[in-house]
Amino acid sequence: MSGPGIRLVEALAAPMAEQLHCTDEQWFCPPPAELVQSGIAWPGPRSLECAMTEHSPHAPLIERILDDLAGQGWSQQTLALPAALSRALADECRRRHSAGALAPASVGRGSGQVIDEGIRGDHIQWLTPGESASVDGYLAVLDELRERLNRELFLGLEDYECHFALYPPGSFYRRHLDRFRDDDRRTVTTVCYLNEDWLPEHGGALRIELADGREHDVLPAAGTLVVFMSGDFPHEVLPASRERLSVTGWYRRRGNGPL
Ligand SMILES: O=C(O)CCC(=O)C(=O)O
Ligand SMILES: [Fe+2]
Repeated sequence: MSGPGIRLVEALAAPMAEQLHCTDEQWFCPPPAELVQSGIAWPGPRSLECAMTEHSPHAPLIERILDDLAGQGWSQQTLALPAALSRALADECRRRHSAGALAPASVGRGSGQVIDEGIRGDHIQWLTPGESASVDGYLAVLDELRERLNRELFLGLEDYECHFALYPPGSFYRRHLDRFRDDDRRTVTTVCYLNEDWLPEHGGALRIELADGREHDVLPAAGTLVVFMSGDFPHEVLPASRERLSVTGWYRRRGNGPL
């Protein structure tokens, strides 16, 4: 792996891993405070060990994302969310959809926004803090990642906007870039998938065009998190035979866009 930020990331990551004594691959520490009262189960056999350090329980996952972004501009992490949190988010998304809270997504910006199912067919609802324990748990983790991206890759990310997305069977999102032509604030894209038992034959992959022209397909399986530099990777969502749920979001920095 190579890249401008990589030496810095490695230098910081090694001593941190030693201090944490956390060698498990995935999530194993205390849940974000928002989830504690909600009763959503959280794996935690090493919780005391990790809670006693000043470092985050999510450090190993975040280290891998930082390394990947510094080296290649994108990262795919499977099982990034505990099953219980991913399930709680999926239930929440379906509940909101049944209540009519999700609306057909539009393309374009401001007064140029139109709904065009020939371009994208998903239904979305923007998320705000304080709506539910599962959403707050997710936002807490993503905010921690924002701070680390700023501290170690100097990205200057100011905020995070995200929405639930539900793609009905057969719907898709044609090839696009996530950065608007007249607004370059969107800097890093995140997509977290919420679909249990997803198989390749269900379709619905996120197809990312890599810098060398190769294509990389990501299956939208529950707990998978994809992170990439918004302006650098054209991508598309292929049609699926099943309903496809996700939380899609963008870290934004101050830019030339309208306020
Ligand atoms: O759901 C996905 O895999 C990607 C969605 C996407 O590209 C977008 O909402 O901009
Ligand atoms: Fe996109």
